[in-house]
Amino acid sequence: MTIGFVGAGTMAGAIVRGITGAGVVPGGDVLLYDVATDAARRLADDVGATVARSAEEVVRGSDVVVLAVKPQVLPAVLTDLAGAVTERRPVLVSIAAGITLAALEEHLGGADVPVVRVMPNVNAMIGAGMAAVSGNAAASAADVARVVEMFDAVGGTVEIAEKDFATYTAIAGSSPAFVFTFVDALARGAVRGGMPKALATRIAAQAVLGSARMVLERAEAGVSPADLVDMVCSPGGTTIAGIVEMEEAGFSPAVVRGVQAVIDRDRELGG
Ligand SMILES: NC(=O)C1=CN([C@@H]2O[C@H](COP(=O)(O)OP(=O)(O)OC[C@H]3O[C@@H](n4cnc5c(N)ncnc54)[C@H](O)[C@@H]3O)[C@@H](O)[C@H]2O)C=CC1
Ligand SMILES: O=C(O)[C@@H]1CCC=N1
Repeated sequence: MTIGFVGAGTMAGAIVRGITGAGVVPGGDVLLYDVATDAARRLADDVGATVARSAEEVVRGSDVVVLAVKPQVLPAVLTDLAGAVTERRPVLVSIAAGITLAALEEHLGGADVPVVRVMPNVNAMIGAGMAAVSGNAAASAADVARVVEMFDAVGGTVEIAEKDFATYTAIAGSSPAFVFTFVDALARGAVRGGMPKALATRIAAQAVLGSARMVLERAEAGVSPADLVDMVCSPGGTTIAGIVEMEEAGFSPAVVRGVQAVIDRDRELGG
């Protein structure tokens, strides 16, 4: 199986390194194209992949083609590739925020080809990603399974209904940036308390990592995140003082509003 990438930026790099590292395909079976030829060359050199001269060459030489360009340029890229896609019929994978399966099919001129929409996240870079997948009517169960295998190699996958993609993007595609912001804010609080930033960041990140594991592991016993908050808040203690202050500053509503802003922007990008 040859896997091609159109766009060799941040996400393509994370996925290519993950799938070649996990042995889903050897580097020699990866074909890359990017308008920024240096970006494609650097990534190809890292994993032993081949640089194609055009996006069309990627399509013509690949069984699976991952479209890893920004949503704003994807329509034009797809329109240019429609002819080659119709002839070669690879499994097309789009990781672009907002662009629906119906829009992808439309940009391909209504070609009846397998298309799988995926929303990965940046944590794929260290093999700890979380990706949602949803296939169009032309994508067989085997096509979707192939794509799931690729993204499982860089973390986990979940198959969801396409109508939930915008929401998924908020809580798993974009949310790493929210969590990084939270960790940085914790560390800044510690700096204010007199601790060096680098040490504070490491401590805060470890606490967030452990807390995420607590949520996942305790959920199996029916324990909710709110129950866990109560476990930490001693009556009259330190934590409840911090929680009250954060909630008065609008912490939970701010997060809910942030999630809604991602959902709205995702729908805008989809036109
Ligand atoms: N960065 C992230 O955390 C996530 C990004 N995504 C999606 O992944 C896609 C790619 O995002 P990033 O990798 O972050 O962007 P990026 O900017 O790092 O990479 C995009 C690459 O596409 C190349 N490119 C632009 N026009 C091109 C064309 N016509 N043909 C070939 N290559 C072209 C650029 O030179 C660049 O290297 C986006 O659609 C985004 O919505 C999805 C989930 C997470
Ligand atoms: O910010 C974005 O649009 C992309 C999609 C999810 C994460 N990054």
